[in-house]
Amino acid sequence: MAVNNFHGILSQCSLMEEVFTSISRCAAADVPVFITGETGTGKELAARACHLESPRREQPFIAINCANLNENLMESQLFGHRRGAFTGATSDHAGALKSAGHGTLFLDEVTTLPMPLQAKLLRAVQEREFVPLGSHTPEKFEAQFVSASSTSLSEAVSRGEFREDLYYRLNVVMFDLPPLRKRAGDVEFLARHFLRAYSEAWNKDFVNFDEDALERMRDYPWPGNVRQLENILKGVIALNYGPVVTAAMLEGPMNEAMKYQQRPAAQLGMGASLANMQQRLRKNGRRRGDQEVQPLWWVERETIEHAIKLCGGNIIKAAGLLEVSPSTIYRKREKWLQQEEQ
Ligand SMILES: Nc1ncnc2c1ncn2[C@@H]1O[C@H](COP(=O)(O)OP(=O)(O)OP(=O)(O)O)[C@@H](O)[C@H]1O
Repeated sequence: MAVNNFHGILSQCSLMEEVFTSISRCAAADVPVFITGETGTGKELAARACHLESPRREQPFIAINCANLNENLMESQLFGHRRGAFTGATSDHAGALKSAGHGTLFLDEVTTLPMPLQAKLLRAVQEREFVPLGSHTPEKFEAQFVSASSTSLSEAVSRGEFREDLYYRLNVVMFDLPPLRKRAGDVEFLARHFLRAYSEAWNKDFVNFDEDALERMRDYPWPGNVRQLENILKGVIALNYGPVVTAAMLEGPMNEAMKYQQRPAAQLGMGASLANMQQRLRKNGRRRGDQEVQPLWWVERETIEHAIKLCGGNIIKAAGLLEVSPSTIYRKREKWLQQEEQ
């Protein structure tokens, strides 16, 4: 099978080759592109590839993660603001639509965009103009949209969380990046690439994997996809001495990641375990007079789990609502899991 390096996306799998061909084919048409795929499958790399294949390649590529900020900050990030638009707006800010110029604007996790901003984005896509915060004058907008989501856009539309009209505007052409476990040969191919790259960069002496390590990697489901493979190997290379990666070196980090995958979201800190915690709390009787006081960690946990439930188990979206990063939620849940296991 041919080995491909498509603008930094490495693969020798025919499924990925098809994606590369489609990206190149539609590049000249210059239409809005939507990229789906599990976390870590390379959606941002694919978005950059769309840009680099297009006639806009010499122009800016601006990436915005819609899940990272609250509504006001996101509005300012996207559309910019005028000086004095809100407290702390001490100078004009251009915003992504303007900064993208005649280039590409990449909207990652676009399904998490709050409804009012979806309406403003729709106008930008339809009318090719937008109004910065604190301004009344529409400004022209020339860049092309590439959007992405690790959750289903059509499901977000059916749940009423994403505007159907915006869906059709952003999703003129769609690419689905297959998960790593479905890319024949890619686990070993990418593993060898990362081993070589980080060994060289960090002056380590790793040159190969033993058979057990290769088998373990082939059998593993890679829930975090290429990002997870890269991170696990980075950790292994940093912590160990070569020349060969053994299965024992991989075991710890692989098991750690699976602890989460094997427990459904509802079970992590919810359901039975949450009820147990509640019982323990009641038994401990945290009362003052006739008033019950809940510990701060408990309130925080309930708030986080409530947000995750509201977002149908989507941590990225919940993190957006809570105005924290998804990794903060993962870290806290890991701690609760450990507490429960004690
Ligand atoms: N095929 C690939 N070849 C080389 N590196 C890759 C490949 N796919 C992903 N990566 C690397 O994996 C990491 C994650 O990639 P990227 O951010 O593009 O994924 P993503 O799908 O956008 O993730 P998320 O959904 O979490 O935003 C990056 O470090 C990227 O360089």
